[in-house]
Amino acid sequence: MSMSKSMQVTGHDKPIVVIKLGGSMLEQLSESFLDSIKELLTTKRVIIVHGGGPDINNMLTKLNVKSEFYNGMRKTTKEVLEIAEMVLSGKINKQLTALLTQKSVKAIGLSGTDGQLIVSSFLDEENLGFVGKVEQINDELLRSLLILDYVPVIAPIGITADGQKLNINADLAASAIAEKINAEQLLFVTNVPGILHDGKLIEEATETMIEKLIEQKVIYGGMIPKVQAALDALSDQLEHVMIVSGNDRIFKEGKMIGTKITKKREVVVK
Ligand SMILES: Nc1ncnc2c1ncn2[C@@H]1O[C@H](COP(=O)(O)OP(=O)(O)O)[C@@H](O)[C@H]1O
Ligand SMILES: CC(=O)N[C@@H](CCC(=O)OP(=O)(O)O)C(=O)O
Repeated sequence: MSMSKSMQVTGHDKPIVVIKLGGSMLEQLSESFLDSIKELLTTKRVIIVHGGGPDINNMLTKLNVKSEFYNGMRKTTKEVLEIAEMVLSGKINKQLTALLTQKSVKAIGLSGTDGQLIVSSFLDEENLGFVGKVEQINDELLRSLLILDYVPVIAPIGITADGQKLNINADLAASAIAEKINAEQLLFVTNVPGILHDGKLIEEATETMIEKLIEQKVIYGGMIPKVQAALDALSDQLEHVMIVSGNDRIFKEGKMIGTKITKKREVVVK
């Protein structure tokens, strides 16, 4: 018996994968990495969220503007915000979109300010200034683009309900998008193979382990918002989040190499 039309699996039913590309790996973005995104698109729909921390640092240095980090987040004055937006939305977003277009991927560059894609509010105005946390994601806009087979490429600049732009850590933006769009997979692609402890890769980490590693300062700096964003994103739909390296293909022999962050295991009392 043939399937009814409504039951047919079309491209629009393919699972959604959210891939966060860290600024740390964008500098060394390899052909093979771009190829693996192409490969992924044969079975999945893809949304890319990118960072750009190192590029923002370079531009701030060039322009002689100082900025500091607090718990892995950039303290953002009005001047820093303007430069961060220029680098993220102006430079990196368009470069990435162009690279994907060269690979014949239908990429569309957006920032969280376009179509109120990332509605945000101040995270901690006193300590961080113009830094946002995500309040709402315009998932309808994303779904409309996915229906047209576009790969949205998103810069992490948010906008408040009354139109103030805010700088958002890209890991947090990716996690909120993955959650809202009911993604099947969330990948954080960075410049290290995953969470390392004494130089060794931790293949699987739970919330309890991560809390301990932060306390022991094994996890520090930019890895802190990444693991926190990963834990925040875990849900019934998204059972694990991967941190992987962008130096190579995402998959090796069909397997993803990196740290798998999973939900706290239930203790079964017999
Ligand atoms: N335990 C850890 N294992 C691996 N990397 C860590 C760890 N703790 C801190 N880091 C740092 O986190 C960095 C990745 O975070 P970040 O620089 O913010 O990357 P991205 O730009 O990809 O988000 C690594 O390059 C490393 O310096
Ligand atoms: C608030 C905050 O810290 N925003 C980040 C946004 C870019 C980012 O997250 O880039 P990575 O993914 O390369 O770290 C920043 O200004 O660096």
